[in-house]
Amino acid sequence: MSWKAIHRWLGLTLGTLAVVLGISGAILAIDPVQQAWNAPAALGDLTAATLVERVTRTVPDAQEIRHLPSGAIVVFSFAGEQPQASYVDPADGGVLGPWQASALPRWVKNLHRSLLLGDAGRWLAAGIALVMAVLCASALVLLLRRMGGWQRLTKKVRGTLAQRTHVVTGRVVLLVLLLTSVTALTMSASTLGLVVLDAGTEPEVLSVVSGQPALPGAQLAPLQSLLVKDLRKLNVPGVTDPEDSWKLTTAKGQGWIDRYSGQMLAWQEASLAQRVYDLAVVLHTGESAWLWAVVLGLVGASVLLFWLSGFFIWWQARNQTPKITGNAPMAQADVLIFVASEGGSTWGFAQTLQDALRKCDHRVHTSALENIQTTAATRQVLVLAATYGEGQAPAHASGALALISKLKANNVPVTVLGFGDRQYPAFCAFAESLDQTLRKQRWPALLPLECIHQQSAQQFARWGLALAQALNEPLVLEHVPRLPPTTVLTLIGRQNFAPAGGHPTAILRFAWPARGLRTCLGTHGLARFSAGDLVGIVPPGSSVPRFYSLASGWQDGFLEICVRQMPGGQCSTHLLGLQTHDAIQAFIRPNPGFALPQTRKPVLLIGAGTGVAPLAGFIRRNDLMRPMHLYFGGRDPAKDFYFGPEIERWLGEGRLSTLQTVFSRVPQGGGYVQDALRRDAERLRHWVSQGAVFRVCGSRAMAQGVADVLDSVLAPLQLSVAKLKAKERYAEDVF
Ligand SMILES: Cc1cc2nc3c(=O)[nH]c(=O)nc-3n(C[C@H](O)[C@H](O)[C@H](O)COP(=O)(O)O)c2cc1C
Repeated sequence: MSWKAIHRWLGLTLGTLAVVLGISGAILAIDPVQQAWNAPAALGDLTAATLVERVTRTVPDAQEIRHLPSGAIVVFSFAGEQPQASYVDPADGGVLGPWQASALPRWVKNLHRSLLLGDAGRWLAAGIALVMAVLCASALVLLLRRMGGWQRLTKKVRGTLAQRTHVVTGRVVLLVLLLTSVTALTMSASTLGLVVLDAGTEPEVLSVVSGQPALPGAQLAPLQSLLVKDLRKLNVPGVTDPEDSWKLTTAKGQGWIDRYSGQMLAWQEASLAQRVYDLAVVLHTGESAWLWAVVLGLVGASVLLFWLSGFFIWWQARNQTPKITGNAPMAQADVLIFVASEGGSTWGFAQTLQDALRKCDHRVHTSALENIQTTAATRQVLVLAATYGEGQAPAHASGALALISKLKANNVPVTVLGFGDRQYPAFCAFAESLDQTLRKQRWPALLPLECIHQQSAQQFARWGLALAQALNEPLVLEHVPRLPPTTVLTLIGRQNFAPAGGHPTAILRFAWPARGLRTCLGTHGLARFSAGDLVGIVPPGSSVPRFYSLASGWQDGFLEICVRQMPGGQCSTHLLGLQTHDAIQAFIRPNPGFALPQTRKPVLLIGAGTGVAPLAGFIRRNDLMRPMHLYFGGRDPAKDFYFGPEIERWLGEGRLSTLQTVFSRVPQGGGYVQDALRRDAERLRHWVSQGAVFRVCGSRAMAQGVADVLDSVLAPLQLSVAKLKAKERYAEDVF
């Protein structure tokens, strides 16, 4: 069973009980804080002898004096037959009030220690502490895998909100949670009688009756040299038994003092088990250190957050990961297929490959790339990997490269098939990195690296032929793409543009369907989306989706795109032919790399033509009036200033701070956006030195031109576009 499976299933099942222990632990952590609040000022150099003297003055029949971990002093005595306990001020021995634990913490303590189930519950609670320790250990392994090792542990986390919450919280609290589990187990070992804490039987110690009167506590030498801050408990000898002695307890052990001579009669060192137990109690409860109790309280409460985010991650994965049918157990499979996919389409190719291999009598197991390994039965490994962002791995496989670089090579061939899009500069860069790492590790390959452009079924079939030849088997790969669940969108408005010498273009606005629970959970059709995300649309007669950048977010209540007629373009022709109330099928593909970070720093938006669409979406939702500056390039203000009137309005409202427009086909139009940037070099450097982030959207040529100009503008600051990209301050959406 993989670490992931262990983590998931333990978390989903017994994790629910861990939530009960976490929350009850968080409530119990209030107690040490409250006690510290009520505790007296620091005890300083106050000796036990002075304390006894003060206490016996105000409570003459005191039986026991306890120094609580919070610092408070409690005296136990009898009022007639009635036992009583009171807080005492160590400064003067004055009685401050009665001491008693309130009913609620006692009930919560019972819940925390035994789930209100008595002895059986104590075993159960210990079992859950063990489960928590396993969850923490597996979480650490998964966290390191996901982030790509210790060095990358603090790097930005990518993924859905639930994934980010789970990972970021884990990064912060994991070690403390592990510590609380281990300390809980230590304490349980003693409670359940698995470890004996006592140093042995107590010695038979009697005071030697010499005829002299008993010494008052203040005159006992061992108490004169003992500071109260080191004292835990002091038992006063009874008045009716002349042989009774004083008994003192400290962290180091316990001692008996003769009541007549004041000599220490016996000393018993605390056992190692006792010391370990004491340390575990302090670390687990936070008593004696209220700040640590606050940390423990927050960590306890975080268990609920873990469980909820973990549940969502499982729920989303269950709904989004295509179910691979006919999967043989990994240990029995002779062919292993590992997949790295963000949008899910590569899983479809993996299923086609798996089905074809099974027809050739192979036993095949398909799994996510982060589970990569070989078994004794493995004869071939095939890795199908998509590339995202600026040539990066899909989020779930972000730690795969680091993992593979540590995997010990054997003679099983590992073949990589990349999936990407030549529109991106780093075409199939992740697959290339995978292939290079594998070869560096000396893994053999059945076939050289091949890269599939735009999910081409034909190219995949051709690779299948090469695979068939290499395996010497009649393998045929006929792939019919499987799309994510789609939603029907109805056109509710359109603005048409006819650019000079250009192609017809339109801004299309679709109604966003009412959101049911499943949509809210992000498991079905159109989940929440933001400007800059992509909408996938499959035109009639095609099985391959086309993607358009969104000019609106779900909060706008509609879905808007800007579509330009592509020569011979099936999808653009279909979309531009739509009339109001016509419907299309669509799905959302998140584009987290392009999303705007939450920042008050300047945001520089640079777009040309229809590339202004996602930038317009950012400005529309700039409710916090962050400083946004737009550079827009078109051909003719009368014909292709897309979103023009809205942009002017947003400028007036303060959603947009400054606007620079340039039009290349009109006299004094200002040229291209690159020209505007060059002219504004000084201002740009000022914004960049303030920490500005860039978002660039438009054609590949325009994005390259912008990057070249910015490189020369930023050179005096020792900065470049590449450096800004590395710091996640610069992102492009190009087409
Ligand atoms: C936001 C986004 C970024 C992408 N970045 C790259 C890239 O840098 N290089 C590349 O070759 N392909 C890139 N692609 C294309 C995908 O890798 C390609 O569509 C792949 O088939 C998707 O597979 P999947 O659906 O399994 O994730 C990108 C696609 C999207 C939507």
